[in-house]
Amino acid sequence: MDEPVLLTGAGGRVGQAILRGIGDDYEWRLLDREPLPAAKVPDGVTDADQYVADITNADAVREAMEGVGAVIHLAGDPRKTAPWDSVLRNNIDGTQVVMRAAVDAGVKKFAFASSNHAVGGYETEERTPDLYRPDDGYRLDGTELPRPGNLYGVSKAAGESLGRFYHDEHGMSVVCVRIGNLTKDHPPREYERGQAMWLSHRDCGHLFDRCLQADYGYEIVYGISNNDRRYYSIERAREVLGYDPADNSADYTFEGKPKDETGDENDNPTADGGETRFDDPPAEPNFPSDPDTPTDGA
Ligand SMILES: NC(=O)C1=CN([C@@H]2O[C@H](COP(=O)(O)OP(=O)(O)OC[C@H]3O[C@@H](n4cnc5c(N)ncnc54)[C@H](O)[C@@H]3O)[C@@H](O)[C@H]2O)C=CC1
Ligand SMILES: O=C1O[C@H](COP(=O)(O)O)[C@@H](O)[C@H](O)[C@H]1O
Repeated sequence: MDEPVLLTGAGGRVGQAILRGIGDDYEWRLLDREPLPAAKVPDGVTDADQYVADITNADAVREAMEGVGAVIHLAGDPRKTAPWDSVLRNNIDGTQVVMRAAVDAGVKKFAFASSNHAVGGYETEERTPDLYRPDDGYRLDGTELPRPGNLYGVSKAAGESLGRFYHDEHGMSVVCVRIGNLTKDHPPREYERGQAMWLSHRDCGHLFDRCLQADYGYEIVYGISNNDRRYYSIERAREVLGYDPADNSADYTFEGKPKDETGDENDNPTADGGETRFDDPPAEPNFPSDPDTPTDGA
């Protein structure tokens, strides 16, 4: 990818995981409605490459999009408890503005941050908690219909539909990544569901790198590490994107400590392989926290 890559929501948890992983590999345009402190900005990204704007501001988004070859679109309200007015504005309207501007600017590849919550309704009482355990064979693979369990999930399903539309009508390559649970350094602690959908920082950077490098038309893939516990297939991500995750929540105890080869535990702080160059963002920088979301190490 020789042209610049626009990263929306660059200051958040996923944005920072991506920039820590592949921040040196691309020419970035960073957009966020909050100004980014220098510690969150990779070397070589100038002030002119940073846009402080709301994604619902079409003029500002168009300006940031000029000359861009690919987009990673993360900006939005990430709360599973987010109210309708917020997801309507930030997640649905905002995503339409960014996709429309991308099409108009001739962007070739567009990666959209969808969510596990677009399909949360498959986690029925009958299937859980077996679903979260390594010996359960149930898999969602991205071909199933969306089945949101909350309005936030509805907004992510809407974003996937917008991507389908802009691919079919305008030919832009679109990949929707149903991200699981991004947590830094270790899987979510004492949380079976979270350990089944863990996405390490290292695998997050690699996955979005593949979204920028691979050739595809319209795809829905799951964004999780190579966890023994899982109910999302990563086969499509492997096949189409060349995703080859390095981490597995089974390499950690239930409490989140790394197991070494002899079965002993240690507290290796670089267990996810990511060298921390930027400040860690707070768990929810712009929206109040979900009440029941584990926030350690996000
Ligand atoms: N963190 C996770 O485990 C998961 C995240 N996702 C999705 O990934 C994306 C990023 O999530 P996080 O980094 O965790 O969230 P975050 O809240 O840490 O970061 C979101 C960033 O987007 C910016 N932003 C929000 N609304 C905006 C708007 N209207 N205009 C411009 N900037 C705006 C915020 O200032 C913030 O820097 C979200 O779309 C979320 O739904 C999906 C599944 C799991
Ligand atoms: O979409 C998202 O999902 C993750 C994981 O969901 P959870 O139900 O296990 O909390 C969540 O942490 C993140 O904030 C959200 O954007």
